[in-house]
Amino acid sequence: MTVIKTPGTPASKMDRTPAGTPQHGGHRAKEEKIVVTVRLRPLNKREQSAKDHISWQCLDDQTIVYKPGPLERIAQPAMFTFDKVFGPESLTESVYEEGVKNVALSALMGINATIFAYGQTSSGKTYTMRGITEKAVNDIYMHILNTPEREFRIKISGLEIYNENVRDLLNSESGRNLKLLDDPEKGTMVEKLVEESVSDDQHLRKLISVCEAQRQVGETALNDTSSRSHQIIRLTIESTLRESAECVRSYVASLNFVDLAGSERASQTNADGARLREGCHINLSLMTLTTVIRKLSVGKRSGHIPYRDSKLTRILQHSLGGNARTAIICTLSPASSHVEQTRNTLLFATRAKEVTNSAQVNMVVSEKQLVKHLQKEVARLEAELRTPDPSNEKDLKIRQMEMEIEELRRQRDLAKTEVDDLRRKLQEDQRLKISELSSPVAKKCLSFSAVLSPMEGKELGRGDRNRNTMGRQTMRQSSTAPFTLMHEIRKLEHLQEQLGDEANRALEILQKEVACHRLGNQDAAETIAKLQAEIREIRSVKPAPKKVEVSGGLAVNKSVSANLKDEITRLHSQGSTIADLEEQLENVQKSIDKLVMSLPTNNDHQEADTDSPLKTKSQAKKKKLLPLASSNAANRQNFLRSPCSPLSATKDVVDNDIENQAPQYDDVVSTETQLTEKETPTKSEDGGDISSKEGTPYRRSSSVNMRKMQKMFQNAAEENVRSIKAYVTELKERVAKLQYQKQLLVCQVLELEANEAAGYEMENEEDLPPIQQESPASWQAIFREQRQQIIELWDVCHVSIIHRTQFYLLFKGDPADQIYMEVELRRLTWLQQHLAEIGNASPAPRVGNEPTVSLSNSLRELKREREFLAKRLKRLSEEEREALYIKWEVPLEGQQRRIQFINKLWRNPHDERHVQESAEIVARLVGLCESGKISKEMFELNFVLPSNKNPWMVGWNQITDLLHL
Ligand SMILES: Nc1ncnc2c1ncn2[C@@H]1O[C@H](COP(=O)(O)OP(=O)(O)OP(=O)(O)O)[C@@H](O)[C@H]1O
Repeated sequence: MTVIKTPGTPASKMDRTPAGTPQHGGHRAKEEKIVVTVRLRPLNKREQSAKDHISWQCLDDQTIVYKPGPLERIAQPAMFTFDKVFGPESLTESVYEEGVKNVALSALMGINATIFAYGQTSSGKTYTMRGITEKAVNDIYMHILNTPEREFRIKISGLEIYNENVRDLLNSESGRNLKLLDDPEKGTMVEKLVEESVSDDQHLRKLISVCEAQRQVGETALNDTSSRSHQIIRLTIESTLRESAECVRSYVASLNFVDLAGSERASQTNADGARLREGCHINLSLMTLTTVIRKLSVGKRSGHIPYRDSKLTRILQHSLGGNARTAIICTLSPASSHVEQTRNTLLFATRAKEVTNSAQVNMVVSEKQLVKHLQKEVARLEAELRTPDPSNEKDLKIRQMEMEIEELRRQRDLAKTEVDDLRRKLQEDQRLKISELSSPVAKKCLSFSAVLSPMEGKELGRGDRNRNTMGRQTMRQSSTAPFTLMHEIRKLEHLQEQLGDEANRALEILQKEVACHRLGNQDAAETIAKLQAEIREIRSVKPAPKKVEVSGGLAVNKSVSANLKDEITRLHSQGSTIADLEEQLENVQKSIDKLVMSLPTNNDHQEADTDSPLKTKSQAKKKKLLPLASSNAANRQNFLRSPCSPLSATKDVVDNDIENQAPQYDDVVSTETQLTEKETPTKSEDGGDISSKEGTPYRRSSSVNMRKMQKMFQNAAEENVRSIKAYVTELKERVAKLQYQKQLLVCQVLELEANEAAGYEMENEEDLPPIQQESPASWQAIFREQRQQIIELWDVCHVSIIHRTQFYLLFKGDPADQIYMEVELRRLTWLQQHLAEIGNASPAPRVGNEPTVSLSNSLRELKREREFLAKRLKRLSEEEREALYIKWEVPLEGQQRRIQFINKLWRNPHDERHVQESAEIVARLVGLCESGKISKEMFELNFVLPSNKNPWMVGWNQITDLLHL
């Protein structure tokens, strides 16, 4: 059965996907008003001979206006506006191009389209539609020609509705009244309607002319060849992309050319008989069309739309407010005798303007095509199954690639073996050379690739990893030019020199203080004597003379690396100098402590002096004038925090200090000085016993208010001694820092040596960037890696958790932290290696006061530290402690809660949160948070452990020993 479908239901299975125009790239329905154009023909011969005059005029291309006669009064609308208005001179080509072409060609893109001609009889409908159809056919074939990528299939069917009967114009045998069928999916179809496939444009033209020839035409009073039926010529255009053999979806759309029968009045056409009957039917169907349009014009939801009231509206249902783009050409006669009809046509056109259609792109999957495609695919698969083709291109490619992969794997393994061999050989050579050049102990410290004794699997595994990292660091650092290292060493030496000067200045002040206090008791005198001896000793410590001048730019030469050994030797002696200095300072500090203890305290005199305004005043002044006084925090900061500042800055402060004492205590000091020069420390001027009833050794002549002066003097002296003590501590810290930096440099020098001995090229190394020029991003990455290694090493080496805490909280990735990170990592790596080597063997005998490095010692120290921290937990409130116990899952009942809790801290080096929280708790317990600003430079000396001086420093002292530094 061949049927013609409504525009929305072509001969295929509909794809119900909502669609848009292809130009918009989508498939959504597009709402669009019917395009309405008006064509006014010229007066025809009949009208001219009847002396009709022209009653309508086109004002512009959108407006037509009624031209009344001279005495005529207008009661009806006289002006109409449309999408396009074509005057009597316009050509059909213009009507097509400007009025309907866009709509007609939508069918090529899968959008249904309908073009109507509506108007009274003889107004030019057939005349216009013929021209339009012809132009459209031309354009369609032009488009096909210009779109070779698509394959087009065009079919044509033609029918007429004559006296409400549907006739097939392409098949006169099909009967005079074809039935309309309603399909719920496909809409209205015409039974038995022939749908001819079109081979080309000529064929199409021919078939169109067949349709026209078959159409009912009759002579009326107005038109010799009046069309007495509604004619619908339908083209079904389907197109598929040629390239895609897999594509089974096509555009499909109908293009209807509708030439309606003329609306007429029987009186006008003088119809009777057959013509009258025709006219009645024509008018009936046109009336239904008008009703449908009117109803649609006020909105689709305005109630029932009587499509089914006529065959014309049934068949064209989709073109009227449905899935189609529609253009209506209303043809008009300009004759005054047809004004009424023309006006009706214009009113119809006006309503039609308001009708909205919802066109969408129709994509179809042709069942036939689909089946064909599937059959082809099945056949291909079956063939493949039956005979797996060895020459199959894909299989061949896969096999080829597999072979290539295999070959690449083989080459990679070969290269890896070669690299391993080379590396092994290199390491062996390096080890041999180092053993020749360095002492055996130094080798032990720096040869990170040495194999550890299999002490503990855990430690060994980490050791390997750390050694690898250290190996990489060594390579990186070995790129530092020897010159840079030597430059650094010189800078350090310079600082040491400054430090020595400052220490001497401090001691001078101290000496003056001591001189002022000679009148103290025997103990004090002894202490002072001892102190003076120590001062003399310290003064004898001088920094080593410079061997190489740095300032002025050292000429870099290739032999510079050869001097590194000399450098190390020199640094060894420097190290002992610094160590001496440190020891001397330590002794001085002890002596000062003793001195301070021996001095009578302020409290001893406080009661007697509470009413003394002089004391308060003098104290106030003293505070103001003594930059070294501990209470003068600002000045002290300036003084102490400038270890690397130019000497002059410190000198000023020291000078001020000396000057400050003079004006305030001018009289007193001069008196005292005179006295002290004359008298022994144990006797008063008047020969009075020092154990007088006042109980003070400072009793003086009653001619002066000696007591008050003594007190003032004593207060000032005590304050100064304390300041000096603090300063000496500061000096110690600086010495430690220098030591710290020096250790790193020594390591670098030794590594350089080792690398040089291993045959690395050093000639161009001065071009390489200095060690501390990592980019911020790469430094951050290195920092994170190093910190994690350090945390893991702390755990492995059982390092003090207070040290871990302080280090962790102080060094957070600042570029200036590099030196500390490097040193810590080296120290820990050495420690780990050392612990692995000695295992649980009995530790070597203690050297001096230094703790011996051993696993058991480390564990013991750590245990003591945890006990100390457990005691410190008392600092927290009961509630705080309980909250911590709950959080750290320590049973609330039980005797050992505190130690249990402390034992949980710093246990998991791999859990970042655990580490952070452990650090925060320990910091709180030892008061790191309270101090607020801990200087990184003072890092190693700022915390005090319960018993041991610096147990965490274990490792450096040993390294120093081993290096004979
Ligand atoms: N724009 C025009 N320019 C010149 N001649 C025209 C024009 N329009 C129509 N005519 C002529 O007017 C006559 C009637 O035209 P046509 O047959 O096309 O009218 P119709 O509206 O189709 O009439 P009917 O409804 O009776 O079939 C024809 O001879 C046609 O050539």
